[in-house]
Amino acid sequence: MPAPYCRRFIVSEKSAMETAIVVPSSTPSGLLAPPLSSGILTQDELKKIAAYKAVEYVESGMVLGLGTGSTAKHAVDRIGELLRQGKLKNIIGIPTSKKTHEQALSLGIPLSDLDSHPVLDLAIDGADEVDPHLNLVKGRGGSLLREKMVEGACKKFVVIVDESKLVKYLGGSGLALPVEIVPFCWNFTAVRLQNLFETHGCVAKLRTSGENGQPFVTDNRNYIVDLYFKEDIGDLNAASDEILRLAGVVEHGMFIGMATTLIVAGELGITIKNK
Ligand SMILES: O=C(CO)[C@H](O)[C@H](O)COP(=O)(O)O
Repeated sequence: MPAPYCRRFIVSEKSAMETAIVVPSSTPSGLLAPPLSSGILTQDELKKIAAYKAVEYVESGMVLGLGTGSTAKHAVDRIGELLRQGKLKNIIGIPTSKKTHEQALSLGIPLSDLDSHPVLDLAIDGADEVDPHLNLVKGRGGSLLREKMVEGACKKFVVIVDESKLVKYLGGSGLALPVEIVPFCWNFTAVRLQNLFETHGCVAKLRTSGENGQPFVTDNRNYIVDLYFKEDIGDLNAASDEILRLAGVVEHGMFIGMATTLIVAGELGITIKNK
């Protein structure tokens, strides 16, 4: 039996215009995280709630895109658990990073790749920012290229976040828009990226890792330049085109029009928004 929560958890489903509210008497089934004594959930507990809700969309026989990051990790754990319990069968997972590949392997989830499965039924992944139109910024974990390839090949893409990820416009949290670039003359590409958005007060910074400031290297052996904006990026498709037109750029972290469902876990409950 899941541990009872100290208060009722609200699930509200929203599509374009209407809002339906369901009020269950407990958290999503199987969620074992106990409430804090204050009744306030941690960010990680909210991530887990969103992830478990998303896994309710998974059916036996599906080919699944497995996301990357601390929120997606809960979803992958849950899929592994349901497979082990025999509640899900014949799942094939397509991981979006080496880290998720290792996690899924350790859980015994059968894995494949886009070459063998070019069309996926469903992907579940987190995001760094989500705007009201379900456009996303992804890639703070550095896996944006594989995530975009896998999630772009899915019939359904369910995004799972805690409410801190919601923004009015992309870039609105003050966090970076990641761009994966080739290592060759990375500074040249970083300067060109910054110049593209000069009028938006853009600052481009090479992402580093560890104490010695070495460049962060992606699973594809590329670098990441993080773009910080002082002002709204504006037309996302135009910005995307301009970034992708630069020869040293591999991919950027704006996921425009890709998400089909958003699951947000917040202090007041779960909100589900469909496109
Ligand atoms: O895009 C990603 C990794 O490249 C992640 O989905 C994103 O950074 C969200 O991470 P978390 O769930 O840990 O908050």
